[in-house]
Amino acid sequence: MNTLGIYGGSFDPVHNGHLAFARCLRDTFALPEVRLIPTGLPPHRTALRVSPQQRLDWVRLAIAGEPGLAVDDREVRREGYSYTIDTLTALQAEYPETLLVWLIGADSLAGLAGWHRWRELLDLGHLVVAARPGFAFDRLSAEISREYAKRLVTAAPETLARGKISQLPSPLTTISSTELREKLARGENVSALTPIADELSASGLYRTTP
Ligand SMILES: Nc1ncnc2c1ncn2[C@@H]1O[C@H](COP(=O)(O)OP(=O)(O)OP(=O)(O)O)[C@@H](O)[C@H]1O
Ligand SMILES: O=C(O)c1ccc[n+]([C@@H]2O[C@H](COP(=O)([O-])O)[C@@H](O)[C@H]2O)c1
Repeated sequence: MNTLGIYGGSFDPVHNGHLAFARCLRDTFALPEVRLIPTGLPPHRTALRVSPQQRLDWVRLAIAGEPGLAVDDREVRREGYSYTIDTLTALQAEYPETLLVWLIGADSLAGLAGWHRWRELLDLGHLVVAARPGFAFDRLSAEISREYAKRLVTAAPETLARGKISQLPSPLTTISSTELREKLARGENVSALTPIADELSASGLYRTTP
């Protein structure tokens, strides 16, 4: 079975947590490739201050030389909102024989019922969820909780299947882009949080308080 890992995010900016999740997704499911897909126009947030192209360039730089990690610019190029249903549908049409293995954090899972055509999303590929401090799997809304329990399988290459959900066996991390933006706004050194600390500081783009 052909497989492709998909990891969408604002990446505003990319941090070590994102990279750790992408590597963990690749390694846990023996995926030949995990594509990081920066959001163009997010449907669920106010417009991001840093342009889609800039966030994409930083993701590309952050994964340079990493085997099996790649960047995909389709949401950056798309007009209008970056709905995940459109991205997964387009990828499935492009790779009809491939199982899409897509990753979100537990905070995203908690809000999934607000996503465009979210029920269809669950049947498009195998969803993998990374646990996040503050987002407990036993406190999801009833409808998400039902789908989660019904579809849950152990995270392993042999359990991969359309319509299933797994939890990523990654360590909990509190790191967020919000923390990174706040530190950059104060002019603090962020080299412990991201591999692109020098580029972020030099850009001055997060220098004022968001
Ligand atoms: N520390 C983390 N633990 C688990 N999931 C995470 C973590 N950081 C990001 N993610 C997940 O990665 C995806 C992309 O995240 P995003 O680019 O919005 O980063 P973020 O750190 O959540 O940003 P922000 O602080 O701006 O909300 C989301 O599904 C999010 O849940
Ligand atoms: O399709 C939707 O309706 C939708 C709603 C909220 C979030 N998403 C996607 O979820 C991913 C994580 O979002 P975020 O805001 O946590 O970076 C990113 O790829 C978004 O485009 C998608």
